[in-house]
Amino acid sequence: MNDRIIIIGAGAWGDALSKLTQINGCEPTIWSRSCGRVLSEMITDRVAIISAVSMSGVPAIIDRLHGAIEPNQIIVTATKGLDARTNLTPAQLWHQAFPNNPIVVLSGPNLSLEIQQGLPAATVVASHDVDAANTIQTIFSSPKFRVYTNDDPIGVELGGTIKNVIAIAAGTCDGLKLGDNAKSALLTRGLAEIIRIGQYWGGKPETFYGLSGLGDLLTTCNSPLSRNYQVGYGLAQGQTLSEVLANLKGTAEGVNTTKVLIQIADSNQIYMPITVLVDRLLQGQITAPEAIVALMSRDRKSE
Ligand SMILES: NC(=O)C1=CN([C@@H]2O[C@H](COP(=O)(O)OP(=O)(O)OC[C@H]3O[C@@H](n4cnc5c(N)ncnc54)[C@H](OP(=O)(O)O)[C@@H]3O)[C@@H](O)[C@H]2O)C=CC1
Ligand SMILES: O=C(CO)COP(=O)(O)O
Repeated sequence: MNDRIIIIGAGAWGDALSKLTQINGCEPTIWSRSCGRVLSEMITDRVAIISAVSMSGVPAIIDRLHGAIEPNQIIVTATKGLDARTNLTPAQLWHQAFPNNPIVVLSGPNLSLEIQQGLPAATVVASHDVDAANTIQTIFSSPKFRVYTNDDPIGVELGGTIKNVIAIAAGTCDGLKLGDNAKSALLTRGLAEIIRIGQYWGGKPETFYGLSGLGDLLTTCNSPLSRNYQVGYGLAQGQTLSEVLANLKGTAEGVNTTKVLIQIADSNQIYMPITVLVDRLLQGQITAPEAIVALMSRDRKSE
């Protein structure tokens, strides 16, 4: 079964996922836009189709696969973003396009560079289809990669997605050298914010305390390897968003995710003070020190 998977996307994450399956003797096919092959012709007989493209590429990939996927093929989404046009998650987009296929969300504290270096890590594969989640767990599990199954795909997906916004805030906090007390306060209140909107979206609260929520929050908010953290750090140095993004290697999904979250929070009156200030910072409406003052001088409340 192991050679019958295809990974879509040869970016940092697609390459790392490919390496993880190779530990198990698998020789996955990787498709990228530059490979010169027709994607829809390459998915025949694949047990699993693993999408590791950034959010902006997901709708285009779905279009390429229309009419080509068989109902028994498992679709795995490893993207951590939100669609700016529909406000849907990647798994929701995949489900909308292929309602009869099992969809599995793969998400966890998984910095691709550490995985490329062969360091150990753990992740979550979440699906309403238990058999599909078990199949993907088998494909990826190895002594280097511990894979947990989970039955809350929306909770798993949102934890890994929304933490990118908090990671921008965390990079800002470190860039301003605000100390460990401030950082812990930010992460803890950031988690409260993730749970507040995540629950509204249908995620189970306990999922956000797991690997794909708290686990990924800790990794991304504490690692200079994180592109989202780097965005916040650069803004704290006084760079504009354009300047930061021009020097960034790879995708920082938190930038667009912030915009989508603001829309959802606004139209449903969900209180997200950190996200609101990250949005204003990204838009250049406020400086990093001003964002801290705004965060600290809000009305008093209970925890
Ligand atoms: N890097 C990491 O540590 C991790 C990343 N992720 C998530 O994985 C996703 C990809 O991240 P990463 O690989 O790091 O990003 P990169 O910037 O390294 O690569 C971007 C990927 O997206 C693809 N892509 C972008 N636009 C399009 C498009 N219009 N059509 C088709 N494909 C497109 C690229 O395709 P092509 O290969 O054809 O150029 C490439 O595979 C993100 O959502 C990220 O949050 C999740 C866990 C860890
Ligand atoms: O999601 C990630 C680690 O789990 C990668 O984070 P960045 O996209 O910020 O690099």
